Amino acid sequence: MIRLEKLRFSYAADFTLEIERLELEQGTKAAITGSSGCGKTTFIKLLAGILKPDSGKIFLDDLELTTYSESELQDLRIVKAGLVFQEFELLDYLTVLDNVTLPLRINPVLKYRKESQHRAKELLNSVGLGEKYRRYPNKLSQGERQRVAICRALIATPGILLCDEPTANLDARNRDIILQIIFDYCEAENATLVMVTHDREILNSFDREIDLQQFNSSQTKTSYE
Ligand SMILES: Nc1ncnc2c1ncn2[C@@H]1O[C@H](COP(=O)(O)OP(=O)(O)OP(=O)(O)O)[C@@H](O)[C@H]1O
Repeated sequence: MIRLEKLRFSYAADFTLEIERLELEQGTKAAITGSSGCGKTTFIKLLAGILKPDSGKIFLDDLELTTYSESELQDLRIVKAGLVFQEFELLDYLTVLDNVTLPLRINPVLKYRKESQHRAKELLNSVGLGEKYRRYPNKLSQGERQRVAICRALIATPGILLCDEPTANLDARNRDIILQIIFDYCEAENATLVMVTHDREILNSFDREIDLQQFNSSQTKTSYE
């Protein structure tokens, strides 16, 4: 479950996001849309605790993000919410397997155990990369790198998946593969999905579209789409 109450965030006078109330029940798949610059990435970063609102509250289940310190948040959000961005942000000096298990190694709330490797390999198998776990990311294709990034986001079985245009750099075939993986996970785990997308072709796969333009109370609204 995700709930926003009286949320207000601005970078400067020319950009303000204001959301009186927004609730997504567990298992909802929401597409975040709106014209360029209306605040979609900002919205994802607020939900991920990467940005702090100027005022208001953000609940991820029982976790109220604004009550936690920066370091507590870093620990907690990996457990609650998996993040997938358009840039895959994999570490090229770690193998695919080590990239996937990295959140478990660096996060004190999570435990890295022997079974963790098994879980990572299972995930990699499920996205068709079972044979490539010893490779380094720079030896993979774009689509494969994004699949590794998704496995890393799913390693702690988060109940919420936050995705910022995860298919933006991919061709149609890879786009469909990635979307299938994300949707299958959310179905299997009843996870809540929040995905920024510009791709209107895929909107009917979601339960809900949230056009962020309606919450953008900036003085100068941008519209490039
Ligand atoms: N760090 C920052 N400091 C100041 N302004 C910022 C910062 N990051 C983004 N902005 C501004 O805030 C607004 C919202 O940015 P954001 O990246 O959330 O938009 P978006 O809807 O994701 O855009 P796009 O569809 O083009 O990716 C934009 O006007 C942008 O210029």
